[in-house]
Amino acid sequence: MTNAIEVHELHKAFGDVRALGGASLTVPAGSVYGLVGPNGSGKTTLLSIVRGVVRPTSGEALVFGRPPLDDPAVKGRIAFASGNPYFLKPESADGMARFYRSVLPSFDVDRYLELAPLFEVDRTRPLRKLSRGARAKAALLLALSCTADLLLLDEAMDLVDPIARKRMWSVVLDQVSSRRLTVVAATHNLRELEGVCDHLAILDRGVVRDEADLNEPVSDIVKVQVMLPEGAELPTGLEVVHARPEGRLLTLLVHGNAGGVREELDTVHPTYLDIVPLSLEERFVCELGGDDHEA
Ligand SMILES: Nc1ncnc2c1ncn2[C@@H]1O[C@H](COP(=O)(O)OP(=O)(O)OP(=O)(O)O)[C@@H](O)[C@H]1O
Repeated sequence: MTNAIEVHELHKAFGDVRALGGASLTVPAGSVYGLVGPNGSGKTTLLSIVRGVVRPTSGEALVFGRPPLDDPAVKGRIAFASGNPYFLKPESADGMARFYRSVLPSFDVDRYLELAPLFEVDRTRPLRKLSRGARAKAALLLALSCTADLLLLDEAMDLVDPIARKRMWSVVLDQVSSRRLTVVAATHNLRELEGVCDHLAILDRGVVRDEADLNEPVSDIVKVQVMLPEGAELPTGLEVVHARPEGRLLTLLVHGNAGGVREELDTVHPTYLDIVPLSLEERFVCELGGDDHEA
């Protein structure tokens, strides 16, 4: 698989503030890559370097094999949407669409008109008079109307209500599968990415702590839902990492493989037993060493 982004040992200092301290990551082409980190961890800075609008202090960022800085051809393959978007002052979404059409060869007016109803944005009112959520939706609509190969989302949906967010993600994922768009979505809230990303990285104080390919099963951790007969106890040999009771149903994260865990639990004759996939948060905690159930 070719890579859409390769970032090696990226450092960026703003005066004496260290925004990035040697961040490295690899985003495979056609993937949906979640970049999770707390406020100030360097997400915006990293995306700005990848977009080619900020020069790193040292290190390298390659987009489709080329450094994006000062390269209009590479920049033309990148679309960007942020939760705090910048628009030309008096413009409406239609006005911004006209502007982008005049400066960006990749801007597709037909796609803009086709997608606009799904985003439910008032296309004719000045964007500065819309709510912050509506402005974020407009930014994403405009970004998705570019026939870019890489879409960078900087907390782009954090202010959007859950129903609209689901609809917008389905438009994004449609483009991922229909034309192999690559997406990098940065957020401080892991829950924003549940069910959408196939790769996940944690950015911590300017360093990528770890990257996980979510297509790969988690080695050595099994999630199991089990109901025990009245009075029965879990087998003592079971290495439980985390247990959550809901009534009589126990959801467990257990060390081991599915076959071994099932065999062990069968010894206490459960009335219900199912091996289920781990949620994104559980993978974050087990695989990437997250401290809590939120980044
Ligand atoms: N232009 C700038 N000048 C000075 N410091 C900056 C600048 N841009 C970013 N920083 C600093 O770099 C660090 C990383 O900021 P950045 O915006 O990249 O983090 P972030 O993870 O995107 O944060 P948030 O989730 O709050 O948006 C912060 O300490 C920030 O104050």
